[in-house]
Amino acid sequence: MTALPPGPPALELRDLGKHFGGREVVAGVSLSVPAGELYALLGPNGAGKTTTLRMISGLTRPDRGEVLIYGFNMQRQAREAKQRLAYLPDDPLLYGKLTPPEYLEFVAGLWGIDAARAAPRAEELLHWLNLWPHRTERVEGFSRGMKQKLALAGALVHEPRLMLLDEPLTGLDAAAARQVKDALRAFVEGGGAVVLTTHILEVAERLSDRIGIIAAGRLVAEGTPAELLARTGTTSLEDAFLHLTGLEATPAGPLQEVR
Ligand SMILES: Nc1ncnc2c1ncn2[C@@H]1O[C@H](COP(=O)(O)OP(=O)(O)OP(=O)(O)O)[C@@H](O)[C@H]1O
Repeated sequence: MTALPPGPPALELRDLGKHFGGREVVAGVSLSVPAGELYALLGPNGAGKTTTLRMISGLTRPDRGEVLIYGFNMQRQAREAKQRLAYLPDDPLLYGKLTPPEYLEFVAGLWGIDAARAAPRAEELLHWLNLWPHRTERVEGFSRGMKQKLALAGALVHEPRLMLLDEPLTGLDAAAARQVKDALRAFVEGGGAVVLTTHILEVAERLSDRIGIIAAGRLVAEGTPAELLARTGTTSLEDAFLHLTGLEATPAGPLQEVR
């Protein structure tokens, strides 16, 4: 039997670049994420992670390079590309006066999904993220974790195949973080792909299949957590990260002098 040819990657970036005010904040990033993979983008503050996610999602126009979503070009085939992706910013916009089903049905309407399909989809997502018991409550009374889960449900309403998430676990307690992590793993195990940014190295190490390290707008290293350790000769991802981003602490810094 002949094996089927593999489909295009979920995400492909080719030499993506962006300037702000004459400063290059993303400086030629190329990478490829296949379907079924969870890829974490790690980098220090201001490295260009959010700008990269915004360019992938079509919210920020790149100065150069290309974004391909399952083979569809974000600039030339924006409709096909956007249909396959979901972007969850670090501070998603929710409507406080709505209940969770109302919010999800509103989002479904934006995607042109009719009410007969939207209602069962909303119910399925709310059960999956354990928000169904809160279905009659207004979103304005929700905790941060509940809001984050609802935003995740909203991002999944139109059944995307690539999810982009900016710091999805920041500020969540252990139980909510676990639910979001389980939901993301289930999404990739179902054949979708996830690209997320995080500052929590332990999350990147445990959750992701591969990690890309970005510093000053460049992808300086990429690989599985084990590959990054082997490459840097370090024993923890924190040491590998500090080594690869050039942020290794100097032994006698000013903090030591103050003590
Ligand atoms: N709209 C904008 N106008 C001008 N400069 C911007 C704009 N957006 C981002 N920048 C700058 O681009 C650089 C990269 O920002 P970006 O938000 O992509 O970094 P990041 O890696 O996501 O950082 P963090 O981890 O702190 O969220 C920063 O110096 C930021 O100030």
